[in-house]
Amino acid sequence: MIMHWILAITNACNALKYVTRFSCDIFGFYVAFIYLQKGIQVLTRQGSEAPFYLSIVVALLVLVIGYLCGVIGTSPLFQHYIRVFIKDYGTPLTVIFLTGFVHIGKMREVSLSTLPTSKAFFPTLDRGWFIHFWDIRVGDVFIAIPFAILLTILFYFDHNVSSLIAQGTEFPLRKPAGFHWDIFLLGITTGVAGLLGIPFPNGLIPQAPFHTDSLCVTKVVADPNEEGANKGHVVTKVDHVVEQRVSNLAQGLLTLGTMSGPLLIVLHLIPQGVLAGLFFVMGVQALEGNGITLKILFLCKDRSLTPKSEPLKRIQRRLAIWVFIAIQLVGFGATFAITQTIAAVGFPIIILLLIPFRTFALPKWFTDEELRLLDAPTASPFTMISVGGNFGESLDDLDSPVVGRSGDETAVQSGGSDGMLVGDTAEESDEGAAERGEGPGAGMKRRESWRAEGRSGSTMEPEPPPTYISSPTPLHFLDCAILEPYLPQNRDSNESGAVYPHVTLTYAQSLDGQISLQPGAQTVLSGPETKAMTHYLRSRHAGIIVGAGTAKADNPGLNTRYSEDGINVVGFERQPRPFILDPSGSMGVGHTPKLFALAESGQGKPPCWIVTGSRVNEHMENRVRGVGGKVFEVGEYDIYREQGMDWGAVLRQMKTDGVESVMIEGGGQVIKDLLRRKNQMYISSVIVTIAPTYLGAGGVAVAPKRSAWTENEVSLRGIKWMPLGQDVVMAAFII
Ligand SMILES: NC(=O)C1=CN([C@@H]2O[C@H](COP(=O)(O)OP(=O)(O)OC[C@H]3O[C@@H](n4cnc5c(N)ncnc54)[C@H](O)[C@@H]3O)[C@@H](O)[C@H]2O)C=CC1
Ligand SMILES: Nc1nc(O)c(N)c(N[C@@H]2O[C@H](COP(=O)(O)O)[C@@H](O)[C@H]2O)n1
Repeated sequence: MIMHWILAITNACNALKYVTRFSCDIFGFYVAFIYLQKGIQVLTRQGSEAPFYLSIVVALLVLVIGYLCGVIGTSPLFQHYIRVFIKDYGTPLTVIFLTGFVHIGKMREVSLSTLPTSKAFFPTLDRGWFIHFWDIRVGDVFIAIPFAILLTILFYFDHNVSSLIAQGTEFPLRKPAGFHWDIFLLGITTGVAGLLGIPFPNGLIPQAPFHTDSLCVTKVVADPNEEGANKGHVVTKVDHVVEQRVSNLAQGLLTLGTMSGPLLIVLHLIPQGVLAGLFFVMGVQALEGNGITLKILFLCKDRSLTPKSEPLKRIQRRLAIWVFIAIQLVGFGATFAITQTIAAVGFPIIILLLIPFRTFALPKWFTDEELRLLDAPTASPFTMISVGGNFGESLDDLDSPVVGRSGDETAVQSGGSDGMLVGDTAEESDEGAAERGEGPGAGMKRRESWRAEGRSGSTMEPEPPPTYISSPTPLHFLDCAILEPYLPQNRDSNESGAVYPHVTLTYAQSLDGQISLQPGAQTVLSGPETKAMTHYLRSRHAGIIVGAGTAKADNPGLNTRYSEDGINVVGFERQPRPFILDPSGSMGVGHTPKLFALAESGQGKPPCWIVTGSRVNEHMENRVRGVGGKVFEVGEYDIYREQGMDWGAVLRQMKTDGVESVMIEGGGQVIKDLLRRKNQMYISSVIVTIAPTYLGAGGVAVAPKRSAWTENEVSLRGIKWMPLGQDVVMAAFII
């Protein structure tokens, strides 16, 4: 207990910033094998006669049915709510069913050993409730100290890493982490357990990835690879996690309940074969999602059938993947081997040593790019804030934007992006051309401009204060008058008495109709000229809307860097107000640091966060209001029914707030929703940049749902085409 408290008081959990997927995957792999080993051990204890064989059959049945329940949960079979029910409750129901199943027919004659239990609220041994620590000799207390140190290391690692994995980047969490408080609390429970002489309640409960997984609310979306055989397919995506303390409390109360007489009788009915099967299910499921397994599977796959979006495909040296896996397997082997010996308690030391090995030794052979693709931070920057951020990312990267490269006074970019979205002049550099898929280095360079979801990447020297609007974007190459009919006459007032603001839908797409390489990857499509046009458009609107997906993926600035004289950026009054459309309230305070920084430094208007009924997250609300922004709760949004946003309500609310013109930039889901027949009436004009490049299947496509087979989904009129740099811009109205 005391050692845990020392760890909490000294902020020792900050060392978690060095823990990456590398060591977490090894630990997860190890835990999966421990489950499998435990299952086998339970079975081997069933003798060699009928009970043994029946136990094997029952264990395999639990494994197959439990596994299938998981498969059904993520398949397109049945209605969504039935699938979710099967996924969440299939395994416990299987345990109940098979506990009864072994009493059918001839199986009744086989005497199976069941879960051993003791008397209600009574220690396993016939002793008092308390350990008589006052009778222990002083010498023995000192002998216990090295073991206590080992146990503390074990708990520190086991608990924190389980916690990191349970808050992994795959879970869209909104509530902040509390590693230091957790370790303090763990000290208390360890102390109490020590006094009672019972096992320490550490590690996987309740910090279990299974727990977070079961709290995930999923939604069904179109398969991003919607082509060929995949056309019409849907995939299940996690929308949000029901973050609360009720299930943890219920879990604790149930554990207490299992000590009561009636529940002990129920537990005692469960055959050990069923439990073995349960261990197998947990082991197989943990193995299946483990990074080591996924990498091995990648290497085994037919290369021509691996999707282009697979990040490992971008690694030039295939040997690097083999070596990385081999190192992980050696780490796993060593950890597993030590647990089979008398020195088992020392196994965390091996995993602990893997962390400095990853930080200092691996970069000597692997390149930065290889390590970025093979390894990643376990938890999102948002979660890692409470331990001082991920290694290699300063807190400034999380809270405020990355500023320009030293020696480059023009480039001021969004967190870590290599894109040339800002500050580029019309004279396109070779590098710029390559970014867009033209000239030498094309393709490679474009890929480098991707930003992996949740990472801020760069570690530049902080330069106070960030000057986002120091690099004006001149527009001398565009005759703005051409665009005039498609723009609001006056961005801040509307004399026509219209009920809704003027809405300009504008985005950049590739020749194959996609706006980015994949969801969550910012992709540079516009050239410098069309990008400058976008900044001009921004200056002509009072607001800009982007969806939560774009806000999270791009960390956008959403201000204008347009300059009329090529020297000064237009004034604050011509900056648009950013609106983030986040109907399910999925955004957290760690997202969009650039928007907040711009608002704080007066270089952009304070953002407005639009959520639907009671989806407000208190921390995010405070963050938004803290920079002078607003929170709008508008309409309802049912993630299960794909009815989309109530655009009428959103636009009316904006109008009430004095926003007379708004430009909607994306991303994919927002554009598709707005282009649906029922929403087209809200669009005043469409201005689309088409870049001379193909992104290839699998990106974010702009294809609204078809409502009738006989006609075009969207018909345009007043169409104008304008070549601009290497791109072409189309402006039109919707009929
Ligand atoms: N080339 C371009 O001009 C642009 C490209 N992008 C790219 O688009 C990608 C992001 O697109 P998506 O992943 O589709 O995210 P998105 O930006 O469309 O946001 C989707 C999320 O926003 C919420 N949402 C808000 N309004 C919604 C509505 N009316 N209907 C459905 N969901 C709504 C939902 O919670 C959903 O999860 C990024 O990679 C970004 O870089 C984004 C804007 C412009
Ligand atoms: N016009 C245009 N062309 C592209 O190629 C783009 N990727 C985008 N993206 C949009 O611009 C936002 C970034 O804005 P900041 O430069 O950070 O202000 C991004 O979030 C998309 O909305 N647009």
